[in-house]
Amino acid sequence: MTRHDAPIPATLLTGFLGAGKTTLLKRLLDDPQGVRYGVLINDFGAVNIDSELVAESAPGTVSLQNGCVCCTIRSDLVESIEALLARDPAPERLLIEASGVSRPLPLAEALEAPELAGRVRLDGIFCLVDAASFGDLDYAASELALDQATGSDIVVVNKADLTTPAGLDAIEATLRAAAPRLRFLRTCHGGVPRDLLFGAHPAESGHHAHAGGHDHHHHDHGEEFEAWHWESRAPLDERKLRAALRALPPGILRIKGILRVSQEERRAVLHLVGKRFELTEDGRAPPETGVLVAIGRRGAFDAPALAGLLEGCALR
Ligand SMILES: Nc1nc2c(ncn2[C@@H]2O[C@H](COP(=O)(O)OP(=O)(O)OP(=O)(O)O)[C@@H](O)[C@H]2O)c(=O)[nH]1
Repeated sequence: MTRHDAPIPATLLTGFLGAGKTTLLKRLLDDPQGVRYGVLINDFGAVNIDSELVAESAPGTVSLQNGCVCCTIRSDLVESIEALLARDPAPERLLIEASGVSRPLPLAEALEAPELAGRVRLDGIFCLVDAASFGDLDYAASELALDQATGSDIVVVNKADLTTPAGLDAIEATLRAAAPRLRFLRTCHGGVPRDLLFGAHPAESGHHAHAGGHDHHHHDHGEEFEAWHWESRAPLDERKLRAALRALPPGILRIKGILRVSQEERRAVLHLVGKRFELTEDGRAPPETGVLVAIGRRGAFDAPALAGLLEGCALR
């Protein structure tokens, strides 16, 4: 592996039994749009029904059964991921569906196992919540569902068709009381926009630099979300940037960027999913113009505030 081989992004889908994880996964796999996915599914129980369903869409899906990845079969998880990575051609993106009873954080930790270092990057943890039954869970189940949601980066409140807007508000309020920084989106049948799951790629955003300054654009991104583009020729102060990213307003769900940081002008790649972000230097030459694309909920996306935050990080 060369230094420039970027780790493969892995998206973790969690959420309580029946919340819609497999539905979301199948949606992606039935229309892969040219992406080579590596899929790993953990069913709790002797027969891996989910993976059978998904295998119709993605032959070669790896399944882990008879246990829950978060506690008993962590080394199996690591081994299964290694097997996926060893494929030729290698997958471009990993999708991991946790069992409905998995807790997300031990799973996320398993992805940080030394065997996988530099090869896999946890891109985001999405937790699906069943809007129709969330209120009916008993104490133990709701404790687990709450843990799954608060341990995720973005909560997908699914089955929105089965409840009222007030019901959806109530679920979000309950979860927000447990974790104030949570980001939410509402879906039916796991219809999470791909840009939100995987991020809009700055290089594909189609805008060009304006000499010497900052430049932002708004453009349509469906009814519910909007994407926003920002460019900067000035290098950014990494410490300030990290602080700014920790203070983002909750309407911002996704950011991807290729930026210039520090006086020495290094290239840093930014991935942000809800409250998780990663700013990594990859040793490549810094871009002439740093670019960043953010996606947020329409109405809750304060572009001037975000521009202000970012511009406050400029070194000159
Ligand atoms: N009405 C409605 N039904 C949905 C929606 N999303 C999923 N379902 C149905 O809910 C059931 C469970 O969905 P799955 O995708 O299998 O849920 P899961 O999270 O993978 O479930 P486990 O594997 O048991 O953890 C299926 O019958 C889906 O068709 C939705 O938005 N609205």
